[in-house]
Amino acid sequence: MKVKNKKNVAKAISAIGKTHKIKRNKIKRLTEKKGKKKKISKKALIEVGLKNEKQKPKAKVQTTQPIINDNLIKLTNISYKGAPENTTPSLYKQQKKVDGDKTPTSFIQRMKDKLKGARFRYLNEQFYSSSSQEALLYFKKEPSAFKAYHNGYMQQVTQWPVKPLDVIIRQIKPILKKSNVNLPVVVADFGCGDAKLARAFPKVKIHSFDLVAVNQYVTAGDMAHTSLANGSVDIAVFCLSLMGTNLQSFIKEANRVLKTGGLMKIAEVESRFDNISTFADSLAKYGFEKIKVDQTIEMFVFMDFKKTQDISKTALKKKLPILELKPCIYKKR
Ligand SMILES: C[S@@+](CC[C@H](N)C(=O)[O-])C[C@H]1O[C@@H](n2cnc3c(N)ncnc32)[C@H](O)[C@@H]1O
Repeated sequence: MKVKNKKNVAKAISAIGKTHKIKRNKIKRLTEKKGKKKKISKKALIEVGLKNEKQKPKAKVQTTQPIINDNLIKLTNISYKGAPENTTPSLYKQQKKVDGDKTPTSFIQRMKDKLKGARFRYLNEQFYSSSSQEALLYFKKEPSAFKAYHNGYMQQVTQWPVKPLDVIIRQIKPILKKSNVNLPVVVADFGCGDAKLARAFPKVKIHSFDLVAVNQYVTAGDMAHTSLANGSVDIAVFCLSLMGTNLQSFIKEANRVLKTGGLMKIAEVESRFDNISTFADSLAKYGFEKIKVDQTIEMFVFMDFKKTQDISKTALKKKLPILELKPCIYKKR
């Protein structure tokens, strides 16, 4: 403060005096508390201005790293999809990396995944509780729903240590390798998904059926009624595809298209059966002799049957046993 005249000097001295008086009182209070002499803390001394606060060492020259904190990332990453214009590539890299777990972007992604999962589980349940005609009508009207189901299923499969279709591919590989122009082996893949089987053996005649064609290998339609000729198929495959409530119509169709002596392979989720033997035995009435029931792979059951009888003529006359399987429910993850 610049002191211009005597009056001002007097005022200034009195002001300083007052300040000192306040400080003295404060120290007195600090020292006389509870009648004990207390060591005055450094903080208190700094507070009353009797000690200077030590200058904190100057922060080191900062690199780009400490600039990035969680809040900043949240603020900067909410809307941008690429690197902001004024951001250096290395900083952008770091932001993306730190971004990893808990930014709004990944939260949104997680929510999207959850919704996708819920939609898949819903469609899957509908599949098991409707007839194939109903499912076909529904997916014709809502192709995006089929895509959602199919993608959801593919996502599930990636989490399985053993993929049933791979097991079947391995099992029939030796037969399919023998297929040639003179003696072609014909396969029908009922409920083929993305026709992995046909893609694995491009030289073999493999008919791939599914409700919706996700690629050019697939023939769209209800596998209960295919366009295949009677007795034209050597191997019929049902890999996790006995889904509709009318599953006996699929077995009847397999019986119609298979040659006598032809092979029917079924892979299913074990928990769908009340009694696996009863199910396998009841297929005898559908013209199939049980060859093998394999439960060595966890979660799944693999069954082989041989067509011994053509039931197309007798099916209407004979009462066929009802075939029932429980729905396969995928757990929420
Ligand atoms: C669980 S996925 C299995 C796909 C493939 N078999 C695999 O193992 O990767 C079952 C498939 O059977 C199909 N499917 C179920 N019922 C069908 C029907 N009546 N006609 C044609 N395809 C059907 C579904 O659309 C689905 O793609």
